Amino acid sequence: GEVMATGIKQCSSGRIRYLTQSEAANLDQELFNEYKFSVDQLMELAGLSVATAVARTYPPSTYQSALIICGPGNNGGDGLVAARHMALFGYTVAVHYPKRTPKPLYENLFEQCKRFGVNIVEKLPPAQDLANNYKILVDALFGFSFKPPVRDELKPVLNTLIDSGLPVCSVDIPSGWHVEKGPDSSHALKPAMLISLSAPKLCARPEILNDTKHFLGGRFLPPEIITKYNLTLPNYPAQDQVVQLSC
Ligand SMILES: NC(=O)C1=CN([C@@H]2O[C@H](COP(=O)(O)OP(=O)(O)OC[C@H]3O[C@@H](n4cnc5c(N)ncnc54)[C@H](O)[C@@H]3O)[C@@H](O)[C@H]2O)[C@H](O)CC1
Ligand SMILES: [K+]
Repeated sequence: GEVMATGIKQCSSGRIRYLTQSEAANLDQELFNEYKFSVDQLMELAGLSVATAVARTYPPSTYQSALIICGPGNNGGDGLVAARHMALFGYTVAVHYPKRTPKPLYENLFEQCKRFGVNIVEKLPPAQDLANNYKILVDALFGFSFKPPVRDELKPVLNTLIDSGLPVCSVDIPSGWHVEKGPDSSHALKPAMLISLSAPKLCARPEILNDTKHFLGGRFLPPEIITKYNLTLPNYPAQDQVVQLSC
């Protein structure tokens, strides 16, 4: 790893183990079933990590206005949590949440967003107009359960993310990517930043990410999981919620 002279920014890039799609799903289930976490608990930490990594790289002083695009599953839930924390961090936050799964967890997170002053965008403007209103996008559309190709109903939303020209911060998986193989076509999302949660998945290998900034967040793995899955994770500095993997 590399430690910059200032000591403020630490960057790890040692040998990392990348999870397959089924390993990511199994690990997730073990946290709930064996380790007795609730989804709400892990989602809060995941979303806080996302907001932290975004603010570190794209601070609200420069990137005042943020749009978070939330999908129907837990990746979208992470986005709703991140939206609330970004509002607390001083961003002007908007959320586009086109496919609202009727579960109390998501309904409550969505209500909390509204109470924290997050603007709800019902109709997404055309991609080329987004830069008039926003400086930064957060992609919380699909996570590790996604299987390409994207179905028609959310295709326009994904295309808007791809075509906006704004820097996109992807939560856990760049939306539309195969979880193990990465981009599946030439018209794929190219995020400026990726925040892997708990452990990076195979699509986050450096040879696929290239110059995309890469953070790890979701600092909640119990030691026995790290051993069982042979995880080689970078050390989080001090009390931080995130660690940067590539600079
Ligand atoms: N252990 C952890 O690290 C934790 C991670 N978290 C986050 O949870 C997501 C995974 O969430 P999950 O609910 O399993 O699935 P997704 O959000 O990835 O998506 C499911 C959602 O998407 C739909 N879908 C799937 N494929 C397609 C397609 N081709 N076209 C259209 N729609 C599709 C599907 O129907 C579902 O509705 C992980 O990545 C993290 O972000 C947890 O927050 C905490 C623990
Ligand atoms: K995503």
